[in-house]
Amino acid sequence: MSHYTVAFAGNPNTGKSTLFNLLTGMRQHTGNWAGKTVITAEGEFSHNGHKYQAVDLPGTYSLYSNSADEEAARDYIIFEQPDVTLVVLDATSLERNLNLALQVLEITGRAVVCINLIDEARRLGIEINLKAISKRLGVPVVAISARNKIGISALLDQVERVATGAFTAKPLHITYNDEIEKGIAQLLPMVEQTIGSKYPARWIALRLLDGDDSLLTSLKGNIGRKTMSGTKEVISHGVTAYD
Ligand SMILES: Nc1nc2c(ncn2[C@@H]2O[C@H](COP(=O)(O)OP(=O)(O)OP(=O)(O)O)[C@@H](O)[C@H]2O)c(=O)[nH]1
Ligand SMILES: [Mg+2]
Repeated sequence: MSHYTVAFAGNPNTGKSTLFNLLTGMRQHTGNWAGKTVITAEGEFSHNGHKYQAVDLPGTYSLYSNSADEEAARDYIIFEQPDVTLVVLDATSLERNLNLALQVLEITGRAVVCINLIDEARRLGIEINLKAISKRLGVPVVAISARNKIGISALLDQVERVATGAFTAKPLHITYNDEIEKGIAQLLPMVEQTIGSKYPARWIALRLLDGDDSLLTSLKGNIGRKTMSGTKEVISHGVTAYD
């Protein structure tokens, strides 16, 4: 029996813990206020003979370094490298929620986008073109209602396709303005040389250009001081070049 890890990422209050509890039979605290999941919870579920370790990450609006929650979610996705990152979105505020999905896709293509609260969207007359969103994002997109247990089996089928490698992702990558792209192009070889090919070098270069010190600290802690010894130089080079 294969064993995969699935991390649940998403904005606060999008139903991550509700879905996590439904799948794992656990009782992570849920409710309609933000910031309940502060400690990452883990549980297990099976689907089609595959076993999954589910990891419920804290709700975050981004994967920058604005809070301990964002750092925890970011570090988990970058360093633990789950087989699948399940990005749980609120169907009634997709525009805001898709922002996090784009950030996850900059880090990994091993992702499934799960549009939750589809019951609420239907009630409000919101129509969602899943095919169009999936084509644009380059990863599977499934609509569910975790609370009403709608769409769960279809969701798990897509998680399986990504976990087993049956689905080849073409994750959407944002092209930034010329100045930023130039900065990334300069930093990228140095970042790759310093941290190797195991980590999302383009995304890391982008964050370093933005002066993300917390990410640098995490890189040092997780990859080791020795490997990271050249990085400060890389950053000062990048920052000096683009100040
Ligand atoms: N209408 C509806 N409500 C839902 C659905 N799924 C979850 N909810 C509700 O949304 C609220 C938030 O759910 P949680 O599971 O706590 O959300 P979360 O994403 O874990 O929140 P954080 O831990 O703060 O990030 C709860 O009141 C849930 O009952 C759904 O499919 N439909
Ligand atoms: Mg939660």
